[in-house]
Amino acid sequence: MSRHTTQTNISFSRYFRPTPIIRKKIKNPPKKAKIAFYLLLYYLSVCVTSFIIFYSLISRSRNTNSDRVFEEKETEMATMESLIGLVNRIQRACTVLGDHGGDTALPTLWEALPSVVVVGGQSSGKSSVLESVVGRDFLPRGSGIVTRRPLVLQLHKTEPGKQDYAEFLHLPQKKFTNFSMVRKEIQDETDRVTGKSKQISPIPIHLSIHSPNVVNLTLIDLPGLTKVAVEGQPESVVQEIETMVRSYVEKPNCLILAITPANQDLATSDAIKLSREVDPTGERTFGVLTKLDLMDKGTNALDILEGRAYPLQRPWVGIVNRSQADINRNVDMIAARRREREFFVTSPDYGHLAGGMGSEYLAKLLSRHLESVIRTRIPGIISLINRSIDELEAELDHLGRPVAIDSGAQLYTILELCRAFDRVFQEHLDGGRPGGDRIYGVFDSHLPDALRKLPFDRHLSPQNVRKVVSEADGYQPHLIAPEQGYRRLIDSALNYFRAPAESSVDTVHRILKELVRRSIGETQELKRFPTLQAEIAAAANEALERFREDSKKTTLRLVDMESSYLTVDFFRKLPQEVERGGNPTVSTVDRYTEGHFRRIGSNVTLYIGMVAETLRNGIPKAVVHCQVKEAKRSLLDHFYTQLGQKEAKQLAQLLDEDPRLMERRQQCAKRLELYKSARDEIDSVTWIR
Ligand SMILES: Nc1nc2c(ncn2[C@@H]2O[C@H](COP(=O)(O)OP(=O)(O)OP(=O)(O)O)[C@@H](O)[C@H]2O)c(=O)[nH]1
Repeated sequence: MSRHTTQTNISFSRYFRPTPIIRKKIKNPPKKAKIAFYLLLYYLSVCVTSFIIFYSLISRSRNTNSDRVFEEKETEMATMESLIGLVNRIQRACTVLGDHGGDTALPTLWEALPSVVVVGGQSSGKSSVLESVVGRDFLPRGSGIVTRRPLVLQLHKTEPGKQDYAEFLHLPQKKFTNFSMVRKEIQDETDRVTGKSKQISPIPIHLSIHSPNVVNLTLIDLPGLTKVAVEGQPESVVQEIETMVRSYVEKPNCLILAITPANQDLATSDAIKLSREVDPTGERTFGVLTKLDLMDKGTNALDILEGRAYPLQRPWVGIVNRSQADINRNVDMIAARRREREFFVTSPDYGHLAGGMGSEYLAKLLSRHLESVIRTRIPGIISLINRSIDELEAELDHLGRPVAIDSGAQLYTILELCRAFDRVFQEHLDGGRPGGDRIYGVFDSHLPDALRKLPFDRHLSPQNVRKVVSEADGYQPHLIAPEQGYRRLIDSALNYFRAPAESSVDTVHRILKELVRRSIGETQELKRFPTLQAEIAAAANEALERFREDSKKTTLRLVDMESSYLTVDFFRKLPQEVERGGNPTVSTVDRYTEGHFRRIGSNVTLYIGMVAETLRNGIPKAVVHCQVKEAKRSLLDHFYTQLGQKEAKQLAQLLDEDPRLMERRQQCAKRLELYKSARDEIDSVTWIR
């Protein structure tokens, strides 16, 4: 250290030789210079510190920015995964809970979910495209219609180095790492639903493939469009396939992957024909041209791929899959992808398009586009979910809760239902619901009309009075007043009141029966229990019958009471014929004339009129007391006593529901579960908010 200092001093002194004055000043510097020196030192140290602080601030902010960019990228990735993953999860829930679309009786979520559907004629290369997108050999192959159920293929990208595996929704515990077993399972699961009869079914098979070599994407493989049925299939299958494919591609949320082989005339492509119909602007259609390697020498597909022959809004993608010979030679998919890349890069025709060709590019393109479609559709899906939840909950409320299993709860439910019915019935009688007023109509018009129409004119005509009085007199005509004649006339006249009395009772009975019928129909809670409805109706009608009997007895008793004891005062007040005539001889002669009998007839008429007035007031009282009030008070009392004696099995029978209703409740509950789980799924993806 000291050696180094010495050296420096030597070299320094070699170039810088201070004069003696300076040397002296250095040894003894003046005070001003000392201050200036310290100021300079201070200034320098401030500069250095500021620079260090400034630099550290800048570098920190740079780090923050790059962190943010990194985080944004991560969020974007996560968002993309969550978006497609979200739709994947909702799709799976749809299948588990039976929503395959196409059911008009229930709201459907399946139809609202964005998806990519692979459409093409038979042997156009659909399966090959799917396999190259996945990078795995896993789809059933064979002649005729191999794909007979929709295959919902959900691709999940995993960390590099992780092993590929597949999972079926119908076999949740099983991980398939051997992809030839996946192929077998697709075949077996297809047969499980369709039988071996080569029928088709719209119920999808869900397959998830997890691999580092895929992009997040959901593809739906459908049966190939065909013009002829294969052996063992009904002719209708051709139409059925078209209907099924159409039901998918018609959805405005569906991206169509229209596959056409390049060695076929584009004008005859089933995929293009169908997609042009359902998507005339070409907004949702991705044209894919397979078998480019099989085109005749000297021809190429540039017109199509460059969008001149059949322009679509999305660029056409050319694909080269494995040939049948490659498949037979077991050429693996990774090698096939590499060969496909080489095909385009080295092709004199397509080299300039190589960046936008091939199955890997197609997968990325679809994934990106699907993600953006999902992003725009999510708000609509959320409002559909909320609306459907409200609708389904309202319907379930209307249908009622499922019936309890234990007999105590069942008895309680039955009593509740009876009370609900009783409430409606009472409302009919007390007002609030129409019907009760018709009972008043019986008292106000039916009964008075019937009383007025009674044939007293005929019965109390002078001829009849003479006949009755003479018969009553017998061989000894009455001397002063025909007491027996009066009694007989009154008795027989009172008999006429029985019919209107009975008719009032019967009419009110009919009205009450009708009200029972209507109340049962109007009791919402009872709607689902036809057996209980019938039992309540029978019990109520039986009670009404009892009340009718009682009411009839009471009203007829009122009539009988009138016969039992006549109002003597009435007759006392009548002017005495004897007194009126003054002359007994004249009056005796008069007693057997027409006028005499007319007078008797009119006296009886007056008496009967008085009785009619009494009954007009009395009959309604009896009817209301015996029928209406009883119906209000104790219509189901007898039924309640019977209920208490019923066995558990009989109670359960009373709560037998209409099977259609039970099924509907089950369907609604399942669909509600689906919508709620979809809502939870969406809620769990926090970026949506
Ligand atoms: N050379 C060549 N052959 C292809 C290409 N694409 C498909 N093939 C062959 O065409 C045949 C039919 O292909 P698939 O992928 O089974 O067609 P598909 O549309 O799924 O057929 P179906 O399921 O029967 O409707 C197979 O033998 C494939 O190897 C291609 O780009 N080039």
